[in-house]
Amino acid sequence: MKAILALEDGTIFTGKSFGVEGEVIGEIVFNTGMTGYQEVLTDPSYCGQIVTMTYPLIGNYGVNLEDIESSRPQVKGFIVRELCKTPSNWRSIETLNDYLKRHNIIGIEGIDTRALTKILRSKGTMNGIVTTDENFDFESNLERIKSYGIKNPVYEVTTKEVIHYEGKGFKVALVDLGIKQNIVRSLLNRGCEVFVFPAWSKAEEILAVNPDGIMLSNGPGDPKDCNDVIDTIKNLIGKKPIFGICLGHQLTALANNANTGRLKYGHRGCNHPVKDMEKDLTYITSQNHGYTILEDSLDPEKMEISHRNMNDNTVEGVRYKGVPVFTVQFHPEASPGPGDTAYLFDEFMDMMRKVKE
Ligand SMILES: NC(=O)CC[C@H](N)C(=O)O
Repeated sequence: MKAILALEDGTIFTGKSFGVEGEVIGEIVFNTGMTGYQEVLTDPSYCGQIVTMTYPLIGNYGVNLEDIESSRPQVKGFIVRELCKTPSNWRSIETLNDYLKRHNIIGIEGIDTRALTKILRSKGTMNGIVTTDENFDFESNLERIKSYGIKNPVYEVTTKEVIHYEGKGFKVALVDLGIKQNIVRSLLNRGCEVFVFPAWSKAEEILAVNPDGIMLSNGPGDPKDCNDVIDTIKNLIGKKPIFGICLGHQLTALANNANTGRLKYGHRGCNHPVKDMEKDLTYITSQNHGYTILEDSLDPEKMEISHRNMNDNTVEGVRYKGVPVFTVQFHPEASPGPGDTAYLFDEFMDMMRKVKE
């Protein structure tokens, strides 16, 4: 069946429907990973977004039970150049098409995703619609497409209750702002006991389990929408070691009176070079973010830049002075992408050890 992708600037692409039929409006973003579509689909940070993959063939290793980052696809829609209908992989249990159908997600294939990406890169991220409506009329839908926005999606994707994982090592309270499961796995692999808290948990509730350290996860949306979590972080700083990832990194900065802003077209992919300023080494990182901390808003008395993006020089990591707190904009838990920066989980373990001694 025919499907249409229309961008708010009036660009119209025609392709073929896969997944379910229907209509979806969202922010159109591109991911440059050559593999990892399952992790991308299930990363809650994509809540409210329609994702296009720049790699031309998607679905070739099917869908397996191991590579998911949450229980269901979180994207609003999925755009590909060519959908593979005959996957080949020993772990695959179904095709990407069947998986998206089962989860009620709209897909469109046959799109020149590189042309689409060039538009997003030159004009910036924008809203769009994917529809199988044969009588679709752009002009009469434009207002709806333009005005689409999602307010505080963190509360949609966070756990509704505390989840406990046994472990004999450090006790970590993990605030779920839209968590990728590999953050939990990365802690469990290091022997930690983990309590996953809903995003609305108050500092007292989190501190009540007497954690050795606190992690603030990744998550969707504009960090400035998360005032409650920012207040919670203010009440946690200085009390326990803190490690923040992506949205957790941005919110920690906002809790310290720094500012965040929107990137023109975001960083989403598996090959973003990031320099660890202290080690003087550049690592290849996995990224998925549309906002960033604004460098000139950082108070040098309170914080220093620990990591920088080598493509556009943006802030990718912050260390706080006088308190055991550090945060990064990229994904040390990878999934998808390289595990080169997993050492940050070990640094978090060292930080908890030092504070405990
Ligand atoms: N992966 C994330 O945590 C993303 C953080 C935030 N939603 C952004 O787009 O910048």
